[in-house]
Amino acid sequence: MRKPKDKPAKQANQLIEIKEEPMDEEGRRTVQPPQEAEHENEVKDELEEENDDGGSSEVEDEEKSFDELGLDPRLIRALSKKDISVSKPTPIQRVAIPLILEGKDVVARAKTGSGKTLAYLLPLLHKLFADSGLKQKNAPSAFILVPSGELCQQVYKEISSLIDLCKVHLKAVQLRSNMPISDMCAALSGPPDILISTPACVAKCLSTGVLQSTSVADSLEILVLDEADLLLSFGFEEDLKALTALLPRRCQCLLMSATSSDDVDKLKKLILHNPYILTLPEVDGVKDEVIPKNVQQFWISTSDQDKLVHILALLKLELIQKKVIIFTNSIDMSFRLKLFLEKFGIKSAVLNSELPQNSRLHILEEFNAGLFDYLIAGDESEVKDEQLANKGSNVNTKRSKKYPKQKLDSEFGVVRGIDFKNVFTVINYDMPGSAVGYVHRIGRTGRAYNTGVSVSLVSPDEMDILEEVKSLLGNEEDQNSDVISPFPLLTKSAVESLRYRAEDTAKSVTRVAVREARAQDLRNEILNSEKLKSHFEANPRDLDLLKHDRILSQKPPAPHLRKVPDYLIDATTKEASKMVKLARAAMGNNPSRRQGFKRKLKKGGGDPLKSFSAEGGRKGARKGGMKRGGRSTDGNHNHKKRKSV
Ligand SMILES: Nc1ncnc2c1ncn2[C@@H]1O[C@H](COP(=O)(O)OP(=O)(O)OP(=O)(O)O)[C@@H](O)[C@H]1O
Repeated sequence: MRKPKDKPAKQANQLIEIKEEPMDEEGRRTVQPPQEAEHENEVKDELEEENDDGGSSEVEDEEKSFDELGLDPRLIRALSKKDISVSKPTPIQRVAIPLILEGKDVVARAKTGSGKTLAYLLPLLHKLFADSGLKQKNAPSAFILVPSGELCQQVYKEISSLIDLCKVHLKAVQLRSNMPISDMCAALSGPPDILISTPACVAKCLSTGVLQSTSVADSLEILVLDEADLLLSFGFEEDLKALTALLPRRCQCLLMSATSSDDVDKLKKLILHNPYILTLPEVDGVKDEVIPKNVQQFWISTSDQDKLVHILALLKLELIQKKVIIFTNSIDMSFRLKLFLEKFGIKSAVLNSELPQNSRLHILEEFNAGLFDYLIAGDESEVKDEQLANKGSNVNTKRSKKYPKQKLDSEFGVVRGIDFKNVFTVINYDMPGSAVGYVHRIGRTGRAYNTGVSVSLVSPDEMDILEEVKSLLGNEEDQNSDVISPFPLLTKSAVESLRYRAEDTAKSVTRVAVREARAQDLRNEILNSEKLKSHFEANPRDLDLLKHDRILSQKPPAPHLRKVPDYLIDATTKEASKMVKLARAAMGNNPSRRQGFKRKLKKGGGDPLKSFSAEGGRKGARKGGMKRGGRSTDGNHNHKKRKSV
């Protein structure tokens, strides 16, 4: 039973619950049915102030720098070298780091892009710096478990760069289920200090003897479960239970997640001991800030058939800023869209679960490095959820009618947790199957202190999901505030001006063409995957080996489709496009410039998405907030006031 003195000093922005979980005689965690675990105590601190406009701001004197959080100076220097302002930890970092340094088990729930990875990596490394070489080990001291291969790679790169910058003798390795056993054994020889992997892969290592249970029980000091809400829905429950039984009493457990779910609660009860539960008010207190408030969310009402002409208008008339991720719900739709856009000279890469993992990782790296601007991502995560549910997993996710059955890589995930760099716009070409899916997709922009925009194309069939999203994100107290507004820059006449070309071109993107392009891309990528593997072993930093946004159409794009003739574009659209370009030029790709620009926008106006109404031309900025609204292209009016962003 934890005594009152164990309670931490008041922490900023948090809800703290304290609970205790039973141990067996050997001091190991017992696997307890979730419903039996009890919360013993609960303390709630409300340390946010309400602004006049209903938003919230942190209390100034609570804002500690990284220096003041007690981290090793080498880590602080490494952050500076990574261009992260040492004076500005994110709220979750400010709260979680001291608790983790104190050795507490922590459950951290904070919105997408809020810096949860560094919130656990920094104190984890700090502790390993201090412990390094003190004890002979036969297994890694820290396990970081994530749901997908993509996340393994991302966390591995982040931790490796910190280790390099700190110039310490720590070794991190990543293991994925598809690696040969011999490679796993080689990676674990030593042993390394940190293992980044998926629960399935760790279970495989334990069952094949690559990892010895006794060594894990003797060596493991810290276990991190990142993207915890996904770990169970990816079907890792049994794998996690196998590991849980080995966890020694002293092992510190950390659980990170952006959204809450029954699965997170289940995991918490399965693995954690006396955890401090950090739930930033942005997540639970103020509903519409599940999505970072620096992301402006829009929607366009359109029929299914008209989605192609709408996306063409958005991209070709330059009404949105690059870089752009376009989410679809199926691989075929991704290729249809790619082929369609190619005809108009817009090159894009497709990311999907069918591709070999090396190719997927390389596509992500190239996109993050800015080698291409448009990424079409087939987000089939909820198809996977359904497949798992059919296999007996207790996933209960609302499913859109539009998902076809596909063969999926069980460790593929393009949406959750992937830190896409400098993505300004996220487009939902297809709406996701659930509101939680929406939150994770939109969270790929507006990361950390950056700004972003999302535009969802919503067909009549998808209106129920839009409503679900609105009610998840909406502010109960202010029923009139729209969290997602109609996109103001696209006029009906702009869409109509492109209709003939779009419909004519869409006819040439036949099912056969899509099937051939998909097969061709897969063949290319399988070949590339082998090349990539050997190439990257020799040149880990080389990104430019292969182009992933190459043209797949049999015929090159017709020259007349590349450029939209001037006479087709109406004056309002020209002005909107000019303003978007100006905004882009002012912001560039540099996040700090974006911050400066955001400040300028706040002061003087000029953000086209706030000051522009497609039907009425440019509107003047008003004091205390700018007018938003306009009309969706099917004519829906929206005169409601939107919350400031
Ligand atoms: N204090 C900070 N200041 C500026 N940038 C930061 C800070 N902390 C983290 N970042 C950057 O913010 C981005 C998002 O961080 P991260 O991937 O950890 O978010 P997350 O909370 O895990 O998001 P998700 O829930 O989508 O996984 C990363 O590029 C990271 O380098």
